[in-house]
Amino acid sequence: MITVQEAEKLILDSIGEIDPETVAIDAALGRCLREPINADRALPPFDRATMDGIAINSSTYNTGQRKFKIGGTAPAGAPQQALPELKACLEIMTGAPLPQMADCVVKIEDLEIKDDTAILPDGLQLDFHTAVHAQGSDCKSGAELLSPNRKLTAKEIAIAASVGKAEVSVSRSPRIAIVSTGDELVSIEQTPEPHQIRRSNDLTLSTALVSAGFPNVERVHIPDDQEQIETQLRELMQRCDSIILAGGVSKGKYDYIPETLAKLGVSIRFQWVSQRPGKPMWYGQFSRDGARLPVFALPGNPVSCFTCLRRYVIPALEKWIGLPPAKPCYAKLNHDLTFKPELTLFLPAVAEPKASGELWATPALFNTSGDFVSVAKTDGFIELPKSRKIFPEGEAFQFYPWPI
Ligand SMILES: Nc1nc2c(c(=O)[nH]1)N[C@H]1C(S)=C(S)[C@@H](COP(=O)(O)OP(=O)(O)OC[C@H]3O[C@@H](n4cnc5c(N)ncnc54)[C@H](O)[C@@H]3O)O[C@H]1N2
Ligand code: MOO
Ligand SMILES: [Mg+2]
Repeated sequence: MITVQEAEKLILDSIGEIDPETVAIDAALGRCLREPINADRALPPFDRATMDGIAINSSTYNTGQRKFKIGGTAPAGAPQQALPELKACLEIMTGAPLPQMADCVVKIEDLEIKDDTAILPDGLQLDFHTAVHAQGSDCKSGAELLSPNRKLTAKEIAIAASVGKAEVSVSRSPRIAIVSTGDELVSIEQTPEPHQIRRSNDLTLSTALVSAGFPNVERVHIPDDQEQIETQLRELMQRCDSIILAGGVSKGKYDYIPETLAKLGVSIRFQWVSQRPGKPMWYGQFSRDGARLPVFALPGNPVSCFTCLRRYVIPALEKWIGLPPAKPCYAKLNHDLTFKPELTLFLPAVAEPKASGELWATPALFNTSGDFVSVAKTDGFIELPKSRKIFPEGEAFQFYPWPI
């Protein structure tokens, strides 16, 4: 049996980077950028007025002139104009290019307009570039604004749009199959017999993946029949980039998954991790067209497979699409805990941010790793290392928020 850290390393070390593809910028939300985005010109591209008012030359004001004849209007969207003379002004709108000979903008609230003259009071603080967003002050032409391997959210999309990238290179979204197995499991619509249960893991896993940024997911359910498992997995291996199984991986007579995966040529990287829940977890890879494609077989108990998805699968998929590791999050334990088994404990907990800036975790009381009712009340899990048995109140441990 391997440790949580060994399992994590084996998975992450085995994962390469998926191919890029080009998509329209308005379809790129949540994707991982695979090319640098450079400024095609300076930003802002011209000296830009930041206030509605008048454009003047500050030295004219500072040498005592208070009345400025209005020589015209400079709206946003019009080419740059010029002051008719140093003593004059132009009315100017926010976003317009600063006229030649002007070097600052006086906002409309600070002046009075009478007929065709702007009258300024004494005591204004007017200098070179007052109320002007100077050309190139945000970045120079050609500067790298976004480097590859970052997630495209609204703010990155604003940058790509502003430099004219109608299309961007991003990581291909892997096609993922979620496979549940088990004769006891019936569909949501069915009324279960007393010995049956409605299946939920496959839907939990697929929705968690969608919310984590992996929308290309399909669900398949297979009964505990080795032939059917083999046929369906073979077919999925031909057209999916990754397979995530839930159930059928432990030591039961009908836990056919590890044996069938081996038969299909999926090479095992490990099985059995010293953790609770999720001890029977299995991980391997298969090859197709030169690519090594990951297969995760997660234990069927609902809390186990959800925890393993969060702890191992989502970080692995994020690495695969080129994202850097997520920054760790920590929470302080709200009460003393003792856990004797030689296992890392993933403990579902309610997380409460305090005004001090600390996050405190209150572990949930729950029955077994089949108890997903209690898990639904929590925000994530804390990871208590296997090297320890006593965990005192107030000590900080790594906290993994659930996918939302
Ligand atoms: N002799 C041993 N028995 C078990 C061990 C062990 O080490 N030795 N490990 C236990 C642990 S820990 C876990 S976790 C489970 C894992 O079992 P499997 O991966 O084989 O999963 P199943 O047997 O198929 O199912 C377990 C449990 O989960 C329910 N389940 C499965 N799929 C779904 C689904 N899609 N939706 C809702 N619920 C699901 C299933 O009905 C079972 O109750 O093995 C222990 N046994
Ligand atoms: O460890 Mo299992 O994953 O408890 O139910
Ligand atoms: Mg089983």
